[in-house]
Amino acid sequence: MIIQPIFMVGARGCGKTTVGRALAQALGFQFTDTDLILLQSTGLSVAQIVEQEGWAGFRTRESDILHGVASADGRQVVATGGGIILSEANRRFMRATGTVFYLHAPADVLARRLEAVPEEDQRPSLTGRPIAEEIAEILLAREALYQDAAHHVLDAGQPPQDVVSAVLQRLCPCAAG
Ligand SMILES: Nc1ncnc2c1ncn2[C@@H]1O[C@H](COP(=O)(O)OP(=O)(O)OP(=O)(O)O)[C@@H](O)[C@H]1O
Ligand SMILES: O=C(O)C1=C[C@@H](O)[C@@H](O)[C@H](O)C1
Ligand SMILES: [Mg+2]
Repeated sequence: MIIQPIFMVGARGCGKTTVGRALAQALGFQFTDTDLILLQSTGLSVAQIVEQEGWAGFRTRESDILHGVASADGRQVVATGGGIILSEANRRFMRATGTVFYLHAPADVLARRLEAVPEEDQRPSLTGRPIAEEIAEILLAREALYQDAAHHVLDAGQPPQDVVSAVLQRLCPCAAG
């Protein structure tokens, strides 16, 4: 049986990292996070990379990481950065080489999570606007791209363990409890 990587996509705060880590544990897969790999490999936060190289530099780096990690081993869950889907090549690559889950949640839910834990080093402002306004604007601009990348769309407003269960159900409906 061919085992493919699982990609988690969605906006900041939807739970790609939180749910992805729990999902990897449930499946006995390796957990990979493109934002964390970038941080660990460069010693630089997203904010520092953007300051030095602009968003274009950051986007190039995260795309390189995506292609590198995903070709390494199928038994892994890959949490991506929220903007990975901006590249059509990235969307096509994830769809072709793995199973892609879009963790969808409304802007007000995401804003509440991000306002509680802003982590500005890893989530520098994308627009210069306040968090709630920014996330609403970003979702509107990217919704079609998340949908385009995804094989499955899940409700990410539920508790993390319920999102994990929903992923498992989509992967193997026959094993549903
Ligand atoms: N399903 C959930 N229910 C409640 N809180 C959640 C859920 N998923 C994530 N959170 C919380 O929301 C915050 C952001 O989660 P997380 O870092 O996993 O999001 P992300 O999608 O990886 O964001 P980013 O794109 O910035 O990496 C964290 O504080 C996390 O605990
Ligand atoms: O939504 C985005 O564009 C981003 C989300 C984060 O995961 C990081 O990849 C970075 O802060 C950019
Ligand atoms: Mg994350």
